[in-house]
Amino acid sequence: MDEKLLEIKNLKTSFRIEDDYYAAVDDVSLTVNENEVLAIVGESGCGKSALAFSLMRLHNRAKIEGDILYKGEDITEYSKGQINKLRGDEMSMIFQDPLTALNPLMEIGDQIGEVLLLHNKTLSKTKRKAKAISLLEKVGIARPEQVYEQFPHELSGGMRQRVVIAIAIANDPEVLIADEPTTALDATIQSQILDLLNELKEDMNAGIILITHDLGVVAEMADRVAVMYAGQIVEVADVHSLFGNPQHPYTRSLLSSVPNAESVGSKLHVIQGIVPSLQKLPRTGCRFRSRIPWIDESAHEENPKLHEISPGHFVRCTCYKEFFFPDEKEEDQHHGVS
Ligand SMILES: Nc1ncnc2c1ncn2[C@@H]1O[C@H](COP(=O)(O)OP(=O)(O)OP(=O)(O)O)[C@@H](O)[C@H]1O
Repeated sequence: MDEKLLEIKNLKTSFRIEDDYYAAVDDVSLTVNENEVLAIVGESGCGKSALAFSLMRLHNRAKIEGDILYKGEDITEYSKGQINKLRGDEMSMIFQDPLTALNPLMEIGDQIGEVLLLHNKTLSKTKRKAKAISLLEKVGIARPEQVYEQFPHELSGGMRQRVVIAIAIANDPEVLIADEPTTALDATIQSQILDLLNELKEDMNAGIILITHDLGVVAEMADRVAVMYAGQIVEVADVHSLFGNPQHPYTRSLLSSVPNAESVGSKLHVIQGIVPSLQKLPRTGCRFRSRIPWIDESAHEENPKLHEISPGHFVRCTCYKEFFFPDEKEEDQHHGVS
């Protein structure tokens, strides 16, 4: 069986706003195994990046509670030195915006070389250069020798993202976190970068956490999916169960708001509203309750938990059992379904 690489237990990440702390990630428990892509999906503001940054310990002023076990060791207890060694070596991250992820004043070759040194301090300049060039080749950059000596602003957006990926995989990380890796790119480049990630996925033994709001990307790449709403995981399942048998009202809403071949000509079900801001998040009860006011209050749990409805398929709160889309009922009536 593939080894458990990351175990996230009851993770809570809170930001101080005025005089109080507000949780952007609340009671998140997840595992990431070797050789798998775990996608984390949800609308903007639901806490996906806050979760990724917590895993990489990149928040300076947030309060982090809970455990993050990497191969059984709790990295929340790590010193700055230990965490710096872990980052870029065993755990690395591909950021949303390649321009901000790269140092504008440093040549590409030096930026890759710097990361290689994290892993092996004695690697000679010649060896670093050879490895950097082979990494640039691996991520599909034509004329790697030339790019090696260029600055980020001299490259196109797609090439910059390839460089960011080369840096992220430089030391063969065990855990790779990709935070919306294609959001800042235009559509054709997006699909090239996804193809590249898919190739790398086959190549590496890593556990990949793919953060995205794009369900097409999830369908193409993920093995398992965690759906996040207002800082919490509301549903986790393997990709086939999630797309084939979605249960939580939020997951159903996400999936049915995307047109597909079957929905052509029929109405899409869309749940109105947005993820509330941190200060307005309900601290108790079902967080999705206010978005589905037509569902009877008694359907919700007072203290919603994740329920395992089939092996490996978890859903938060009992409201999924009673859920229906209002226009679904109207359609049924039109079609004489009782
Ligand atoms: N440093 C911070 N201080 C205070 N609030 C923050 C901070 N970082 C994020 N938040 C808030 O935490 C919540 C979750 O934000 P986060 O960026 O993690 O969402 P997201 O799902 O990644 O969204 P997007 O897809 O737009 O990046 C939001 O309400 C956001 O405003």
